[in-house]
Amino acid sequence: MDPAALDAADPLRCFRERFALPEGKMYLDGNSLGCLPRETPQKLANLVDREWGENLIGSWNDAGWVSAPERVGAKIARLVGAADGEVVACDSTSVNVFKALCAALSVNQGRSTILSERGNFPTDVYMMQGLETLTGGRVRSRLVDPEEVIGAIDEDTAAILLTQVHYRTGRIRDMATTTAAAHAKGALAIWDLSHSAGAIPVDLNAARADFAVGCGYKFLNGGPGAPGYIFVAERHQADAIPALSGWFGHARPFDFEDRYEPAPGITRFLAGTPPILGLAALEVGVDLMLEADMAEVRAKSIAMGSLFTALMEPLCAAHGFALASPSDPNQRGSQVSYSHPNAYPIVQALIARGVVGDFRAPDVLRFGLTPLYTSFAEIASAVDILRAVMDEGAWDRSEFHERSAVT
Ligand SMILES: Cc1ncc(COP(=O)(O)O)c(C=O)c1O
Ligand SMILES: Nc1c(O)cccc1C(=O)C[C@H](N)C(=O)O
Repeated sequence: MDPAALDAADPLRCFRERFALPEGKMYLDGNSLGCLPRETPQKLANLVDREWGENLIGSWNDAGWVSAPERVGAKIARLVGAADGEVVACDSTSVNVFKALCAALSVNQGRSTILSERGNFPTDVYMMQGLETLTGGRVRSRLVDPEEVIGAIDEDTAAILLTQVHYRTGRIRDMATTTAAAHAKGALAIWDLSHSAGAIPVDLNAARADFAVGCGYKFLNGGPGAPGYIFVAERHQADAIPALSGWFGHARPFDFEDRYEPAPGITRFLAGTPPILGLAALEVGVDLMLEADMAEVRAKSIAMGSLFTALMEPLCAAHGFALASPSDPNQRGSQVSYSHPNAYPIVQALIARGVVGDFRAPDVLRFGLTPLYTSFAEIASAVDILRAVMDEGAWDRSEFHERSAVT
């Protein structure tokens, strides 16, 4: 596996120049915040100067602002195996998790438990717990160990809430078989696609998924705090009651009626005024992702992960790193994680030398592999730098042990 040869043969290599990548940085954190597409600043400048600055409120109609959540949602739908009219881009993923949980409970009446796994991304679990508190315990939030989820689905389970690619380990859950197991027990399946959309091929409708949510700022490169999205399978839309019954989800928002009536389709899952600047940036990232062939994205992601783990093997033996991701690349999303007792200062030492990965408590070093802009050569250099940091003991400096607010 020669990195230079792999880069030369990479069918996606032309995408790298479409991103503004800072000199001297090896950015392996696109699974937390994706890079800036070169086209985004120009798009936003035009929106601000012309659509907002000159045309002002007229742009809600003239520039298509009012339909942006559906338009961007329809593009995201193509990345996740959904149909037109099944996805809207809106709100944060956290808020969309809450909306999906409530919608699932409204469809699956008479059942009261939401089931998830211990160690799932915290916001998903916190939203379940918040709903339990809000309903005075009528809705029950239940967590079991990851391998026990399927066996724990019972006749009171309204829905399972799972993340397709686990944020810490990168483990992929089989969406089709897990969803089928939920359906067999009369439960619905809600999927968090934050680490899978744009990273691996996703096919919500082939898996018969019921609801899904995801982030816009990771592999979709929508920018910090980009809107997320929510998918509601067409078959549930008429029965799913929006818990956040805001005016943008009304059947006729500009009739200003006293009585709430949800819109007939996916737009009932909108709540308030769409964040137009954020949606515009997200649309650039999604359009760019749509230009890529997802089979090529997946093949490169697997090849990058295989190179990374092969190069890391001697470091595991010499310096005590342990692979925290599945060793089978087919079971991993687009990231590789290692555990190490000194993970935090090691990550800081790497960042100081230009290798940007991240630390996930309590002891994980996480490296995101983003096929559109990461090269094989960067991966080889990143591992070389990690080797040097370890051989020199360069991580053990007091400033690298100081925790910052955001890791
Ligand atoms: C799986 C998963 N769900 C949800 C979120 C967070 O969503 P939000 O954008 O609401 O902070 C993240 C990352 O922050 C995540 O990794
Ligand atoms: N959303 C983030 C933020 O606002 C600050 C720092 C990191 C994030 C993240 O997205 C974390 C990410 N979901 C993770 O998988 O760890």
